[in-house]
Amino acid sequence: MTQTRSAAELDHRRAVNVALLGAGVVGSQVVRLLTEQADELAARIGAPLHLVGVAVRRPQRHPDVPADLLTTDAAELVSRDEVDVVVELVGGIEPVRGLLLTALKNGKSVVSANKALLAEDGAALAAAADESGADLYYEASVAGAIPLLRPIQQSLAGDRIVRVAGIVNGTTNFILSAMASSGANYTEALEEAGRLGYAEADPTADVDGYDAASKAAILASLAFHTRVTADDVYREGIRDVTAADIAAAKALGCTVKLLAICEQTDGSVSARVHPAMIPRSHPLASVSGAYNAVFIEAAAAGQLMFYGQGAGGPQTASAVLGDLVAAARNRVIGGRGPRDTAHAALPVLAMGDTHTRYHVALDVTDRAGVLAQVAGVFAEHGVSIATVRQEGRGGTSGSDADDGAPGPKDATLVIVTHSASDAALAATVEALTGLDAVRGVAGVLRVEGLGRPVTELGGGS
Ligand SMILES: NC(=O)C1=CN([C@@H]2O[C@H](COP(=O)(O)OP(=O)(O)OC[C@H]3O[C@@H](n4cnc5c(N)ncnc54)[C@H](O)[C@@H]3O)[C@@H](O)[C@H]2O)C=CC1
Ligand SMILES: N[C@@H](CC=O)C(=O)O
Ligand code: NA
Repeated sequence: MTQTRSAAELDHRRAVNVALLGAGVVGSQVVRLLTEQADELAARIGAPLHLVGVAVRRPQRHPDVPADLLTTDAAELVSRDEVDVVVELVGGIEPVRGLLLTALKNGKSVVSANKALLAEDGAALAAAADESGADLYYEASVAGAIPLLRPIQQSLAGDRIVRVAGIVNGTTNFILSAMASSGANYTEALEEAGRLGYAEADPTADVDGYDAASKAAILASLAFHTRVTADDVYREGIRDVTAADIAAAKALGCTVKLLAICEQTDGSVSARVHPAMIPRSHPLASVSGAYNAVFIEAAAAGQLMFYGQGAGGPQTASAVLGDLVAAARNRVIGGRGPRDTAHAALPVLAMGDTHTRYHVALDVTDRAGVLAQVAGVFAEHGVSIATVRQEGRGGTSGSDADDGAPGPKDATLVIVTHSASDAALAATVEALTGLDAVRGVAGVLRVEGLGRPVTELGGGS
């Protein structure tokens, strides 16, 4: 007969003692779930979880945490002998790096959501974990609630992943979705993302792409069994995405998303984060608000898609709790989970050598021969044009006519290229700015099909 064990029936001598660092947006939800689900978690683990301390900066701000658990001395907490697992939800590099290295070296398992630290110094943390035989889990660090790192590390361990690409930052996706759907203002949308608990403590990490770059580094490292740090990732944020870019994308049947794209080709890897136009028919185009979605392409499995809430307190706490249960189970059973495998040591390709398609909008003087001149510059740099559209703006460039009559009209040339290297496109744009007839570059955005042919561009709104 099957019996359900209550926490009281479990062997309390084997309780797994947990130290929590940080009780903000995510940490406070971990405390809540640990309390509300104590019996179920104990039944799943085979022993109860005991929260033995919560390190915070200002104890008075945490009325929901039992006062006797609160401490401002995180170093003392992680060094207590009784602590089995340290759950880190503080964020940032220091003092967290030192605290977690000490914990791991002392054989304590670590669960963290700290992508900044893992992308900067994941190798040192993994080495410390290997040395002492402790677990290091960080599912919550990438794409919040979405189970993504465990499928890469475990379910796909027998396959060869060639591409991981998608939307991995909830804050910027929330802002871009609001700008596209309701014409919301960038600053207001960012403030709202902060209020909802999506943004980082310093939201420049979100809008300038640092957060997504850290996540890309973690994804590339795990997917390609190599070490990629945040510094290896090409990064552009969304600060320069204008309402005009969003309207231009719409006119082409596209939407603008901040993408993280990690690829393995010919013995090297590339990792980049930048805004890009994607066709509205692509599944990623309908991922809105704080949702994230990631495509994985593997040699045998083909394409897989992971979708869910990428930011938010309860959502992220779900992933943290999943890791905590895994680490606690390992303590109860003895042994540890799979270690990071970075055996491949692959070089990282420079951004200039990566290839994609581009949307280039040029403000030009609308006179005979301009289109041929512009096309010539693209050809000289080996960048092939897929489509050109001219949008007359009805204005005049006026002042240079001898008789005071209005000069030739201004127009915008909208060019979409075939796949070209980033270096060739950059050189093309620079050369274009040197043409007399080019009054300015109104916008350059990459166009991504993410494994699907981009056939429908120019299909209108
Ligand atoms: N908010 C979200 O949606 C997500 C957050 N994360 C990550 O989770 C971590 C925590 O994020 P949030 O909860 O949003 O941040 P938060 O800013 O709300 O909370 C951080 C907490 O750490 C405390 N703290 C700061 N320095 C400390 C120190 N030296 N000792 C002890 N406590 C200290 C702060 O007082 C605060 O309570 C970060 O690494 C973040 O990147 C990951 C996925 C999603
Ligand atoms: N600030 C991050 C939080 C989750 O990682 C985001 O917006 O995605
Ligand atoms: Na995740």
